[in-house]
Amino acid sequence: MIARVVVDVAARQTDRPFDYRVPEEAEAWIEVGSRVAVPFGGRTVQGFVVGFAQEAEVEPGRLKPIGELLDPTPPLRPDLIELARWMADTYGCTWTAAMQAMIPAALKGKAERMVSLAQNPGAADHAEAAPGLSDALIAWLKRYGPVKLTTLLERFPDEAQAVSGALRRGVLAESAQVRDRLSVKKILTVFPPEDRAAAEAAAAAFPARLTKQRQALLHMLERNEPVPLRRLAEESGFSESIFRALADKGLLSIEAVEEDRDPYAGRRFTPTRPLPLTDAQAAAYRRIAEALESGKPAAMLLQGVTGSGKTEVYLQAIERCIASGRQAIVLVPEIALTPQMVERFKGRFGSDVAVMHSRLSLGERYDEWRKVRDGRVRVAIGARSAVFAPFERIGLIIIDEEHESSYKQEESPKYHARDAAVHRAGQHGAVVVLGSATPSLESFAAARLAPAAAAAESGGQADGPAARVCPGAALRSAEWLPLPERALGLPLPPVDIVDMREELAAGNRTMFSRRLREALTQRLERGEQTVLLLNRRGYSTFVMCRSCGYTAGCPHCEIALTYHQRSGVLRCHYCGHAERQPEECPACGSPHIRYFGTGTERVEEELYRAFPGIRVIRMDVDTTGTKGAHEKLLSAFGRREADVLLGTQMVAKGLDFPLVTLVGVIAADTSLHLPDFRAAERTFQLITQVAGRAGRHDLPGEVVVQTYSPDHYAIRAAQRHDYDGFVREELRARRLLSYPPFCRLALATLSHPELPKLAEAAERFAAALRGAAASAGLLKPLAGGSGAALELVGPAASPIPRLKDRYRWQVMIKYRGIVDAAGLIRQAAETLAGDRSAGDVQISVDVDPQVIL
Ligand SMILES: Nc1ncnc2c1ncn2[C@@H]1O[C@H](COP(=O)(O)OP(=O)(O)OP(=O)(O)O)[C@@H](O)[C@H]1O
Ligand SMILES: [Zn+2]
Ligand SMILES: [Zn+2]
Repeated sequence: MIARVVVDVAARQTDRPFDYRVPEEAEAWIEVGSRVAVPFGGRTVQGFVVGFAQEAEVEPGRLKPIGELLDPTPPLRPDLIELARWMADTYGCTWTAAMQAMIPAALKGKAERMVSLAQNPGAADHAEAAPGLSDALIAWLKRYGPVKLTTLLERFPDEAQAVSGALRRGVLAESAQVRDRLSVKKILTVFPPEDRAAAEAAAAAFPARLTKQRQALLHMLERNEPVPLRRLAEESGFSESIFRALADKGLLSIEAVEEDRDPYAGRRFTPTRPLPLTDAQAAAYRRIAEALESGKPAAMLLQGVTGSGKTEVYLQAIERCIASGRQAIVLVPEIALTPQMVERFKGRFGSDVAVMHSRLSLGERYDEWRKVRDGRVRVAIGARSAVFAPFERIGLIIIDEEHESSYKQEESPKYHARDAAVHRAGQHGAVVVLGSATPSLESFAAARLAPAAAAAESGGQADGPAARVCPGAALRSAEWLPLPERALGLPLPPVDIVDMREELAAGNRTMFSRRLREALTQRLERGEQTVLLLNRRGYSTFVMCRSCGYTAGCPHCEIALTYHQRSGVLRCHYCGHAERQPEECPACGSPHIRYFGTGTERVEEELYRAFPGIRVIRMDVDTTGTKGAHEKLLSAFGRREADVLLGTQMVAKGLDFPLVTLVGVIAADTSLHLPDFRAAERTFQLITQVAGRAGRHDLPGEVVVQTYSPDHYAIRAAQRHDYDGFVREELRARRLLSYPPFCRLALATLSHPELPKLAEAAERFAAALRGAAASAGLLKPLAGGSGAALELVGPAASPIPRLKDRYRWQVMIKYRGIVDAAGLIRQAAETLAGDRSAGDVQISVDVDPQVIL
């Protein structure tokens, strides 16, 4: 049998299956999705079996055998192998990178170089054959070999040269082992006797000097279930050795058992029962249930205002799905994956839920993943990568807050979880439910414009503007399920817009408007709570000289350094460079060098100054860095230990606290003026989301939004809770400028340490790209007409023109219809690579970029 294996080597040239012989004894074990260690180019590397073949592509003599099967159960499944192939084709990453993204970090095996004494050193003994090696080293290897090369050199640092010489001459032998970063945790567990009657008889017959053993055995007979040895010793008061002695006599058995590290162990989740649905919820639920019933793939957009009870619809849909014998995946943005959120799912489905997110330890993540793979749970909830949960029969994939840009992974593989979910649903005949109060324009277009376009087309009007929508890599159209009202019948809170220019004109120089100050004072008097959002997107707290205008920038990146008040350090958020805050201006020597901007730390300080005695919980990257910090802060706020929850984006999502009656937005427009075509969309979404935190229960809420752009349509629409109005304006602008959802984007970024070389390479790259597009007959203006079309923008300097000492230029492709954008970019990159003078140019691809930097 011949297996086709994709090896984990990060190079495009090797990103294809290679043939290996499957040893006969392994035939029954190796499947598509198995992880194996194979010899490759003189090394041992890890790889995945992607298929089998009857005949090898190489001559039988050169066919090497698979070295080792790394797991008893394949970590990947055939559908995931195919999904990875689709990701590679769609997003321009390697197949192996896509597969690696699907398995837990704990399984990312690393090949370790191992050294031992050669069996046949070519001389009577090793010392003679390798004069440089010390006797101590040889003795050590005799005793412990094979050992890791690194360990050997740590122990005998002076013999590095001699070791490498001995390896070359074959006196020492080298091998490789793929080692996982983590193994299953095993725990010694005591099992009750198999023959109970015999054990009871034995206990009765114990001689008097063995009273302890007798009592310990009786204890275990009473327990009559497997118990971890350590716990048994603690609870019974008998030492572990007593139980071991009983095991030696064959009265009990002690075995090492795989243990799950359950991050939620010991926590109680209050069980909840399904609520009677409102009419709108029931209608949405019915459509999802029907689609589940049909067993055909479907996508649905559940557009429900904040507090409309989307979660209850998810819960009941999941219940329906698992009742039919299938499994469900719930994706939630990382920062919204709070204990509150987990509790809602655990409360309904208990231990049938696996939770997968990055705040868990490596081991915890691995154990949760194994629960899914082994079929011990039927629901998986997690951030972006939970879309790869290795379930066998998926019925439902829910994407909550589907508009969140964090569903797009920013590093390779640069996939969008929404499109990966739609593709996976296609494989399984599953239903994808996209939920949001403020759907992305792409999903809106799929639900509201694409069906109209299809209708127009079948009516012979293929040229209408709607015919040009192009929602995403896999999402083409979706059914629209609206929830227009809050579930508990409460009104959405009134939103007050405060023009900060008028505040200044009236002599108020603080960061709190009179309106917000007054509202906050009221909450303090009434003992109610407030959420304050500092919109920090696009905002930096930077250091500037008031005398000469010097700003502190990163020496490696063309970007301002961010000031961290507590530590007095300036830091680059792109490359990690850090330096101390200057005492005087490095350019002119003036002492008037200050930091600018409104960081959360400064808002916190001003709050203490303006409202003496106020209790504030601050939630931002600095206070939530450690494990569990996020959870602690939120539960403290839930216990009313603070009056104000102040934070960045993190406070906008999913929180549901009954005493929150005021929401304030400190600087609504910092995100409006970013050089990003989604700036208005992001601002509208953020304000709407955070406004939705107010007055969700018995007490009515209100919202105060401070801005310098009170007339901007995104702010105006957010004030009226008017998603449709916002979208109408926004679509007009997107259509005019040809941006998604009226086309798709692919971004190629080129970088090089020297600017002139880069500029030249970028020009040649763009020309190659244009040539490739023209010969495919695609180079056509997007405006007017329909069908496949493509335009190039650039080359031009990237918004961050230098990063980590490399200059950066970009070429943007705008296209619609059936276009293999990643393939065109690869083709152009190959043309450039064939040209020697291109040297050290690096090219990266981002298809459907969310952030253009
Ligand atoms: N059918 C129902 N009957 C009674 N209460 C309900 C019902 N559905 C939801 N609720 C309650 O309404 C509140 C809001 O629901 P939920 O948090 O699910 O809304 P949401 O749409 O997810 O909101 P957001 O987008 O703001 O996070 C919750 O307290 C929930 O328990
Ligand atoms: Zn200066
Ligand atoms: Zn930097």
